[in-house]
Amino acid sequence: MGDDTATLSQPKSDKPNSETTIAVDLPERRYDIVIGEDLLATAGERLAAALPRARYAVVSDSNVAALHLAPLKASLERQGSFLGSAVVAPGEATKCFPVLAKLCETLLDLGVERGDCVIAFGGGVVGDLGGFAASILRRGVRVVQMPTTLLAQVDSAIGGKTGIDTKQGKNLIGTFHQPSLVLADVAVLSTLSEREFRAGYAEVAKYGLLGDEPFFAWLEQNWGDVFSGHDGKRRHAVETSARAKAEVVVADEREESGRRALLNLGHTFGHALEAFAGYSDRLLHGEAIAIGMRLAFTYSVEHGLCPPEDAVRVEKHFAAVGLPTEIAAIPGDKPTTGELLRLMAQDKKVKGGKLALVLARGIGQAFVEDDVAMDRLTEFLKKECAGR
Ligand SMILES: NC(=O)c1ccc[n+]([C@@H]2O[C@H](COP(=O)([O-])OP(=O)(O)OC[C@H]3O[C@@H](n4cnc5c(N)ncnc54)[C@H](O)[C@@H]3O)[C@@H](O)[C@H]2O)c1
Ligand SMILES: O=C(O)C(=O)C[C@@H](O)[C@H](O)[C@H](O)COP(=O)(O)O
Ligand SMILES: [Zn+2]
Repeated sequence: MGDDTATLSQPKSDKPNSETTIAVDLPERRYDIVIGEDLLATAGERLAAALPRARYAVVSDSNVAALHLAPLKASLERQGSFLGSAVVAPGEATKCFPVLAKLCETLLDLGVERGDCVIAFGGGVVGDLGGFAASILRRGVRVVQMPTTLLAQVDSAIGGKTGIDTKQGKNLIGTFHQPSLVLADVAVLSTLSEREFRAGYAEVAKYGLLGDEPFFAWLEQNWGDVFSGHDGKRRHAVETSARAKAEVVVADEREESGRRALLNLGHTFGHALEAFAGYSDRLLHGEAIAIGMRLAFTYSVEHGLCPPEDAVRVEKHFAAVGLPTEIAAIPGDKPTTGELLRLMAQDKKVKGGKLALVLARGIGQAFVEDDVAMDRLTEFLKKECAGR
């Protein structure tokens, strides 16, 4: 990450109809991320070329299906490769065992065979759930990710993490199942609500915060155009983020070396907050991790690891775009320190009972602290839960 720095102030792709392909160069599991426009209408032809002989079952949610399924379906039908669609309810609560079970049975009823393929067509919820179903159906069928939210295009569709939530915590049941292809049609982002766009933007900012200060500085200057879609800057933000994610995934596919864990910046706090809020639209994933990233920077400052002015920049930028930064911003009841610590203890980075946190030595300089002192964390959370 950071290799793109020389070109950050100059968006690479201002031509709206150009296409960008980013290779996720995993040995034995290489695939492409194609970013462009009009990809829904041409998906059938592209898939016929990339995965010959496969037939496709589309998993989507009811919002996305109503808005965007028709051109995708028509394109697959032209190739004679459309098996049918399975449409789930929108929202985080869909990432659960009962919906997973029902989805797997629907996919079997649609006749998905070992050589066929699931298309996860939606945001991160559909991507995680559909990817998980594909990974266990007949012991594993292929999945193509067609992300329709900003968050999914820059993050969840790439890298193969799939899963569902339980009351114990977020994404605690799941698999690694890399997609065979990612088709990110940026045109569909125009129907996304502002709140959902903003939540996805938190993951965009994350790439700057964890390893690419010039990208964060570019976002500070250009976020308005990223939101409005003006001047190719949204596209630049999507491409820079997707490249950053691909690079990390290639370096550490299964989060073993510590490199991929950096993508978890803000997530140990954020996932606990999402679980506390009951996986509901009280707190979206991107909103939770915005609070989590601010907490990670403040914690880093309080422990003498990070210059205070960097934490101020994070907080100011999130406030400027309208992302929450405080636990107090969660509507309704607030978590206690004890509740948060109990939920954080379920984090998948915990080893030997010890919590690990992604902290920062500054903007663009995240690292994994894998022996967090519980007394210091407790004191910190007490202050944060009380509203600082
Ligand atoms: N696997 C990973 O690596 C990874 C990475 C980041 C986040 N995630 C997961 O992703 C999930 C969040 O994903 P999300 O933010 O995309 O939420 P989401 O999938 O719930 O989508 C957000 C909302 O936008 C709607 N929507 C989607 N596309 C639309 C479009 N083009 N136009 C209009 N409405 C549209 C959906 O119906 C939904 O209501 C969380 O469960 C999170 O844990 C996974
Ligand atoms: O791809 C990853 O690795 C990430 O950590 C990306 C995160 O944005 C994403 O929310 C992921 O699902 C969190 O992973 P988890 O292993 O903590 O569930
Ligand atoms: Zn995330």
